[in-house]
This record gives sequence, C-alpha cells and structure tokens, in this order.
Amino acid sequence: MTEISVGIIMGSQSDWPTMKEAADILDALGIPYEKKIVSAHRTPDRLWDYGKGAVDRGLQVIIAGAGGAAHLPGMMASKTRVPVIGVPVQTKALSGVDSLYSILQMPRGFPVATMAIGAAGACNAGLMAAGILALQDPELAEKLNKWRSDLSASIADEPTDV
Ligand SMILES: Nc1c(C(=O)O)ncn1[C@@H]1O[C@H](COP(=O)(O)O)[C@@H](O)[C@H]1O
Repeated sequence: MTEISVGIIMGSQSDWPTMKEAADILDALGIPYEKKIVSAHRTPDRLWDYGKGAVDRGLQVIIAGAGGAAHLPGMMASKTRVPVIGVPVQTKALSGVDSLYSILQMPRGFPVATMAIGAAGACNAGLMAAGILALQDPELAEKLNKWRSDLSASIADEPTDV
C-alpha cells in the first residue's frame, strides 16, 4: 500500500496527543495516511477544500477528531461521501460528553461513525479504518488479524497485585 488512503484531521493542535493514537495504529499496520489541522469554526475554507477534494485525491476513510462544539466530523461528512469516523476529544469543562453528543447526533442522511471519547476512541478509529480498508486488501487483512490475536494473547488469565 503506497497511496494515502486515510486522512486524519483534527480541530486543533491540542487534539494531536489524542489523535496520535489513531496514527500509531495506522503506522503499526503500514497504512499510509496524512494528518492535518482542519477546523469547521476556525478554518472553514480549509474544511471546504479538504472535503471537496477528498474523493479525487483517493481518500477512502477520514478520521476526524474534535472537542467541545465538535462540528468538524459532521461538517466533513456533509461535504464528502468518503466515510467519516468521528473521535470525540476529551474536554476539561464537560469531560468530552459535549464532544460526543456533538458528533453522534447527526441528522438523517449524513452519518458519522462515532467512537468512544478520548484516546481509546482514537485508537479504535484507526482500527475501524483498517477494517474498512482490509475488506479489499488481503495483505492488510492478515496484518489486522495478527494485531487482534496478539492483543488477545497479551491479556493475562488472572489479575495480579500492582
Ligand atoms: N471542535 C473544534 C472545531 C470544529 O469542530 O471545527 N475546531 C476546533 N475545535 C476544538 O476546540 C478545542 C480547543 O481548541 P484549542 O486547544 O486550540 O483552543 C479542540 O478540542 C478542537 O478540536
């Protein structure tokens, strides 16, 4: 796989520590991606251009993370038919429930596949993107199967005192 097939976008630089979890998964599975700061609120023209060009540039999945009034994933889903996976970034004021509800409650017709709040959600967004791409890519499917069975094998039978 050489072409960039996944776009990771986020509303702010401050989202990167969370969104890096998605990037780490894509790195581990050898999936080429790009990462960009795109904000519906602060850089609406950038959002528009990104969404407009997504299909022609060959993107197959967009992972979009934002916090608070998290309109980025939904607005991106409005602008392109490329599937959008939304990551609600955890916030200080409302613990990310604000982000979650902003991303989850899309009107009929423009879905966003919404993950859990925070780092686990971003990690799962990477895995969800991999699962979508693996449908058409047997080599990637093998890698993803191995990643999943390695994780299962790493889980201890019994808890230990820490
Ligand atoms: N929710 C959005 C959007 C958007 O949805 O377009 N743009 C920025 N933001 C969010 O604002 C939070 C605070 O951003 P700063 O840390 O830059 O103040 C971030 O979590 C970002 O995703």
